[in-house]
Amino acid sequence: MTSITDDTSLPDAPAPTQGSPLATAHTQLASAVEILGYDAGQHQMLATPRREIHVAVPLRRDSGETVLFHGFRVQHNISRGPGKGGLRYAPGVDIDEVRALAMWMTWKCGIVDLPYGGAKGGVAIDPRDYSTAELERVTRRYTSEIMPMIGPDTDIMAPDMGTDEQTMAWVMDTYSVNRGYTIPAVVTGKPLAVGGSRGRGTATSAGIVHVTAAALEEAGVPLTDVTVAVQGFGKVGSHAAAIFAARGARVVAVSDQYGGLRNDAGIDVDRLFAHVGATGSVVGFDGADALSNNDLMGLEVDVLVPAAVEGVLDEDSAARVRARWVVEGANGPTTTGGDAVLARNGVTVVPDVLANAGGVVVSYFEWVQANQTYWWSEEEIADRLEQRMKSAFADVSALARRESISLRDAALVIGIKRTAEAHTTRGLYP
Ligand SMILES: NC(=O)C1=CN([C@@H]2O[C@H](COP(=O)(O)OP(=O)(O)OC[C@H]3O[C@@H](n4cnc5c(N)ncnc54)[C@H](OP(=O)(O)O)[C@@H]3O)[C@@H](O)[C@H]2O)C=CC1
Ligand SMILES: O=C(O)CCC(=O)C(=O)O
Repeated sequence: MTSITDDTSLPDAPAPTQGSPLATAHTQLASAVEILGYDAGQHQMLATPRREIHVAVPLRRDSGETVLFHGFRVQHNISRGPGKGGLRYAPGVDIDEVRALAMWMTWKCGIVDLPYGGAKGGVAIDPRDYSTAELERVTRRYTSEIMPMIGPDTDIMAPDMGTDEQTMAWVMDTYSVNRGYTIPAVVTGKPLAVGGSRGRGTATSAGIVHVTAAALEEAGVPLTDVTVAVQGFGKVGSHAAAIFAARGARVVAVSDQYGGLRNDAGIDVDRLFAHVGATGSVVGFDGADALSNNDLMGLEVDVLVPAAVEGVLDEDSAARVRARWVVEGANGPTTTGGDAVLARNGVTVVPDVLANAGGVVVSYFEWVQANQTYWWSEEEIADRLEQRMKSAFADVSALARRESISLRDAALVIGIKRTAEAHTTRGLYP
């Protein structure tokens, strides 16, 4: 098989590791920059994060022992508005991963036309190994250390892998206590009790289902006729599975990091939620057969939704995909090589920066509501989300058809062009 390499040839930047999320993000950017005809200076400006912070996060454990974690926050771009993006707790977090995730946030916010740039944060910690009290202390210390970078007008956090609405409540409280008054708009994805928005918890997943339905509609296939496999049963994957099932699709496989499940007649997702609530994993659910994560990728389904970690669809695993549509719930699940294989095999990929943008769309609604201190109904949020996702999908799809490019290139061209236009309009290229 031909080996596809990542473009890491930017002047003046150390080359990211081949196949890493940052290498993938740089290659994607290079492809869109070529389509847009931008020069090397513009390319470099788009590739380079505006600000980064690396902090040490000490934790006194419940046992009395002290341990130290590394934390990061990257503002990739702030030309269209404040930096916006999640906070990740995972053992493998490093600065390059956060740089990639921050860059994808910039394009994502551009694609759904939000008045934000892109940012992301992370702490290299496995949250499963720590008590709630320990995670609260880590979160408060991390927040204190990055205080100079964040704020409701500068950089607004939200949950990502390994964090949740409780994490956001701790960030908001730490920030507010330091400022001396309550500032709900410094984070989104927080609990309703402290100014969260209705619908944020399921927004990413609802957005995934909206764009899947739109992609299927273009092919004349009703959502009720398809089978779906979802990798990852966390905040995004679990609700995506539930919403697919509620809208009449047949969810035949799901997985988490411990393993997967398959039931060709359709998994009872509500009952699975109860099982995961009780055991912490999908494994052992009595309503389906066991399946490995690897095998899930190669299942004969209509729609495959990777909703866990980056890089799961590389050249080898992509070659085994038998789905007709891959809808990227996770950020960066497909490597450059994997993308080429999927394209060659006629698989339509709805890219992450479009497919999972529902989360940041409702985060934006939450921020607007917090700034106005006026709260919208569940229906208003659901309608506005659906409208924005459908409209973004229609724009991306129309461009892809017009220019005979992939949905990923089309989405990136739209997001990158909006960002570059902000640069030129603000006078950076006089
Ligand atoms: N939360 C959000 O609003 C948004 C999230 N995303 C992206 O979606 C993805 C998932 O995020 P989110 O659901 O929030 O994260 P969570 O931490 O809530 O869930 C992650 C899920 O992935 C599973 N997982 C972890 N590692 C593996 C692995 N190697 N193989 C299979 N499954 C694995 C976890 O399993 P286990 O439960 O066993 O730990 C868990 O089910 C990430 O890429 C994130 O960046 C994108 C947009 C918005
Ligand atoms: O809701 C947000 O602000 C960002 C969510 C996120 O981290 C993402 O879209 O990857």
